[in-house]
Amino acid sequence: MEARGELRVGFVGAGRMAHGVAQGVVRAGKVKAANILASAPSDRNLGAFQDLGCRTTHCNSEVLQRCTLVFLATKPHLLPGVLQQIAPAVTRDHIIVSVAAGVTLQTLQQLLPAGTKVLRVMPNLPCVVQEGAVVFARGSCAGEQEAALLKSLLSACGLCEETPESYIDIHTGLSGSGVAYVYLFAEALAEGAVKMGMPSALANKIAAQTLLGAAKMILETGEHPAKLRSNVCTPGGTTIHALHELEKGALRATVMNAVEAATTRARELGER
Ligand SMILES: NC(=O)C1=CN([C@@H]2O[C@H](COP(=O)(O)OP(=O)(O)OC[C@H]3O[C@@H](n4cnc5c(N)ncnc54)[C@H](O)[C@@H]3O)[C@@H](O)[C@H]2O)C=CC1
Ligand SMILES: O=C(O)[C@@H]1CCC=N1
Repeated sequence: MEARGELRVGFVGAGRMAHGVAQGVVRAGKVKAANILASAPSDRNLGAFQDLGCRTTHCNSEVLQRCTLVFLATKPHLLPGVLQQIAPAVTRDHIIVSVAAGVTLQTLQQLLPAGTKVLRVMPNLPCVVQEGAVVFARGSCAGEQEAALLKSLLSACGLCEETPESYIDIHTGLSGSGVAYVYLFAEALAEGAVKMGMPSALANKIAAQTLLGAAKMILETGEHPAKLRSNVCTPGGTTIHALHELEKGALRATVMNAVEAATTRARELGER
């Protein structure tokens, strides 16, 4: 394998998630942009990689020929076809990392040559701003060295933990998809303020800062969110009146259902 500075990293599939990971590792200086090669069938997404200083191609196999560590970042339903296409170019020197929701290590290993070092990752879109939450699991031929390399790279994108594979679909429901629930909540918070008379731009900025501050307090205090929530509630005050409305709307049960639905869907994608 190349020295860390010279590691050549490939992306087969050059969409939002691939670009997010590429941006995270380049910004952190983990990989030189010139040592990244991304492929996609059309130019539609490749411009964003070129803007980052990365090289691009329309040929997936070229990524395998030129790069040691290769992220597979197409939509999950396209991945089996892509795996069959690239399999002849995959060697035992490659480290193949799938980010596709639901696609299991078993499927990846079945469709690649025996002995291939395979890892399965579930990132989320805030990797773009290096505040991602990423978990990964390794296949039977990927060892400590490959896990350490991947963790070192992806730590540039935010929190990165190795977990049992069974947690990956749950992480998809919690965090991969969860980012969208948080945006929905941010939008609703701001809309409430707009309804009460605040200009939209200011309301959106304050909603985002409120989420950021609340999240930072959970991480920095280590307190359970229920304790932090109770600290905000003055008896007979504003917050408890608002929380009563959220409970009437079954916010907590609805969010739990959302995590369950996304996790179940990730598991279904894996069964295809
Ligand atoms: N968007 C997100 O928040 C997250 C996405 N993921 C996973 O990342 C993967 C990609 O998702 P997005 O980036 O959102 O999708 P996207 O649609 O933005 O990107 C998909 C890319 O694959 C390319 N592509 C299509 N057919 C191809 C082929 N035959 N060979 C090579 N490239 C091909 C497309 O041109 C595009 O560049 C999915 O498997 C998804 O499950 C995982 C976590 C979060
Ligand atoms: O919606 C999806 O399927 C992908 C996986 C997690 C986030 N986006």
